[in-house]
Amino acid sequence: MKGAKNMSEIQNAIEVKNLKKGFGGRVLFENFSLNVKANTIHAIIGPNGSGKTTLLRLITGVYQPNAGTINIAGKYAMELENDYLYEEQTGLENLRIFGKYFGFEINDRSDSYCTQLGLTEHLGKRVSTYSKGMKRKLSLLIVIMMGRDILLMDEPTSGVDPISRVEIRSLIEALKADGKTVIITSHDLSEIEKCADDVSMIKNGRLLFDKGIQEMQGQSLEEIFIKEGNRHE
Ligand SMILES: Nc1ncnc2c1ncn2[C@@H]1O[C@H](COP(=O)(O)OP(=O)(O)OP(=O)(O)O)[C@@H](O)[C@H]1O
Repeated sequence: MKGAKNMSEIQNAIEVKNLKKGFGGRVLFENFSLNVKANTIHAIIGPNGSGKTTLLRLITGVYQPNAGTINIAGKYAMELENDYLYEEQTGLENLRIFGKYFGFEINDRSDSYCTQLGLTEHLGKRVSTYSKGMKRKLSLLIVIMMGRDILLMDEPTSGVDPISRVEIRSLIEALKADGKTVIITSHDLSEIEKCADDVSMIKNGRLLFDKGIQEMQGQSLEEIFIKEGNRHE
C-alpha cells in the first residue's frame, strides 16, 4: 500500500488516494483522498472521533487500509504517543538513550531546537519532575532529532500552557524553514491559523474542506469549523 517516490518528481509529500478503512462492521473512511504538499505545514482539524488520529496511523502504517493507496515521498517520523519517556532519567539522558535507538547525536542542531523549546535549563532534571508541556516538548525534540523529512504530530499542543504552545508553534515554523513537511492534527484553531499553510477538515471520516489558509477570505477557522460541521450533520 505504501511506496516511496523521489521528492523532486512530485510536489506532494503525502498522497492518500481512495482510502477505505473500517473497524468492526463500521466504515470510517470511504474513498478518502488527501494530498499534503512538500515543505508545508498541513493541519488536520475536525470534531472528536472524526478520524484524525486514525488517518495519521494509516499514513504511518500503524493501521493497514482496507483499500486505497498511500504514497509518502521521504522518510517520516511520528511524535511519540503518550510522551513515552524514561521518567527516572534526566532529559539529557533521555535524549542520549533515544539517540542510540534512533541513530542521532546531541549536537548544535539539538541545542538550538532545545533553546527554542525552552528546555535547555531543564535537561539536567529528571523527567518525572517535568510538567506535561515539558514532556511533550522533549518528545517532540526526540522525534525532530531523528532528522526525517516528514513529521507527523498528533495534537502536539493539547494540554500545554500558552508559552509552551507558542514555543511548539515556532518550532514547527522552524522545521518548515529547514525544508521539512509537518502534518499536524489539532483542536487549537487559533494556533493553526497562525502557522498552517493548508487546512483539511474531516468529520466522520469525510473530507469537508481542504483549503489554503490564504483562501479563508476573512473568515476565522472557528467560524468555518462550526459552519462546515453543521452543514454536514
Ligand atoms: N483500533 C480501533 N478499533 C476500533 N475503533 C477505532 C480504532 N481506532 C479508531 N477507532 C474509531 O475510529 C473513530 C475515529 O477515531 P480517531 O481517534 O481517529 O478520532 P480523532 O478525530 O482523532 O478524535 P479526537 O479529536 O478525539 O482525538 C472513532 O469512532 C474511534 O472509536
